[in-house]
Amino acid sequence: MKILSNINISKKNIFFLLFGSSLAFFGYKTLKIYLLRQKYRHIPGPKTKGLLGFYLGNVIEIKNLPKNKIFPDLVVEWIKEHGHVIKFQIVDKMVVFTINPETIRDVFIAHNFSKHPHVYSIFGFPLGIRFLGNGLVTDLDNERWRYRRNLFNPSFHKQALMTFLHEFNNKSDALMTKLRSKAEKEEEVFILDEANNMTMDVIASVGFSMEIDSINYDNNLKGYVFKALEGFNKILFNPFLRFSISGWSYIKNYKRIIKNLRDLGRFQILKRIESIKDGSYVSDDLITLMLRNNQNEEFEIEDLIDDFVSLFIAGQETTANLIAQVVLEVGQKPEILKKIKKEIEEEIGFKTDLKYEDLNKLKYLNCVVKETLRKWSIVPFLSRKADVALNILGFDIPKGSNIQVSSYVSGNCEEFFKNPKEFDPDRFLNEKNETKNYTYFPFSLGARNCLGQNFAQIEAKVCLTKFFQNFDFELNSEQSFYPAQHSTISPAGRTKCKLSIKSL
Ligand code: HEM
Repeated sequence: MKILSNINISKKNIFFLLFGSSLAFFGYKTLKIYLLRQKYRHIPGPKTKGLLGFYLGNVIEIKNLPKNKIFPDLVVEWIKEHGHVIKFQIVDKMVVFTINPETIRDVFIAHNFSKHPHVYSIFGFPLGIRFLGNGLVTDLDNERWRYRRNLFNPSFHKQALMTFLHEFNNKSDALMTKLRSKAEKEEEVFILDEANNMTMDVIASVGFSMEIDSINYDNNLKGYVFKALEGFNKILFNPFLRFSISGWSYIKNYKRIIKNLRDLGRFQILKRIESIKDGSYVSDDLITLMLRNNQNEEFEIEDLIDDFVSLFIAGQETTANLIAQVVLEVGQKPEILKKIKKEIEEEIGFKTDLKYEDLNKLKYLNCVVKETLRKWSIVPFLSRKADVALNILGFDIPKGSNIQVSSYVSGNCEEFFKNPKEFDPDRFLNEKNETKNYTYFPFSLGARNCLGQNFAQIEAKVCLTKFFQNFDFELNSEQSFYPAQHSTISPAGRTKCKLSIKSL
């Protein structure tokens, strides 16, 4: 009996302990949010609604967005309503958002503020698991980052990219062969999916000497990259993910995906180390580059895996989106499509082995790509930590603030681009180009701009040129023409269309 009553007492104690600590935690969170809101009170921005809004901030509006809108569209509306600098609350974090060009220049170029941990730690270590880790995209330490960026830069310079052109041509040709067979069978295709296959094969081959032939065969890797990117968004905007049963199983699966991607990197790197030790032939790709530059072993194997996974993630889906967005836009504008085809016919005809000089001749296609990047932007937000306090348009911004900017939002603001919803490549024609500085930055700005920006544009142009050389196409009119945001911005309808082979 005595033992039993002791058990009862300890159960009661446990209950009070749990209840007390939950209450203390809740009180601590409430105070933290209250102080945060006070700190940013002076900055305009969308109001939060009721008690739930106090705790969750503007996440409620983001969750309730209609299907035809993504979060950056909502920010465009907020900017229109509240001005060029606003704040919004995501649970217990505050974001200061601006489209002010002078501030964007200061933050990214003059001050070169570091990346903000609230955002980049989620990409680096989502739910505490190492994913992109301290790789190029997510490294918060500018000094460590600079050293590695300097090692990678030469591989992405024009001269080095010329050597990749061969593979851009090869993989695009393989895709065209597949699409021709689909056209013959009158099957509809999703350009986004097909482009994803192609960009996956390119980065695997030129980056890591892996021949995986995603164009013709299914593999798990494609799904992993997509799910990994989608997961970032879920974690950023769903504070309750850890607290629901469906959330647990999602997290379990997400951890498995991350493990598989990192295991792949580990396997490829260790295999290469062995080959170098053996004196066997090794290709001159990004893995070899990483290892040759790490002969003093400054970096551990896990650091090298960070860069492997980062390049895979950064280099694949982004470029596929660009290709699918171009096809979606020009598919709705016959007069633009006609101009593209005319230019290709006149400048390079049916030439298949495309060289850098050929692509340079396609001035109009270049404007089409730029306009697509303006309207769709692909990477929705960039975030920096205010390493010093600053003033934006008369508003004092405390040191440490999370300052966010977005090429999508700036590119879709009426003040900077007239009729922003209108797809008009002529905006970027030299004589007409009135783009104001720091209002268009799809590849980011300053020291930490996109390492692969030339790689991506050359790859996309090779693939698009071949596509327009080979096919006429008709968009499926029932698909969604709106953007979707699974971390990056992609066409929600995946650019579904029917192809017909162009006669010579
Ligand atoms: C259309 C395609 C692409 C777009 C729109 C794009 C856009 C961007 C943007 C906006 C950033 C800055 C991210 C941030 O600061 O949060 C970035 C960084 C980066 N991108 Fe890209 N990217 C594209 C393709 C590529 C490709 C093909 C590669 C590699 C093969 C690549 C590799 C990287 C790397 C390594 C970084 C980190 C750079 C650093 O901090 O040193 N990207 N990209």
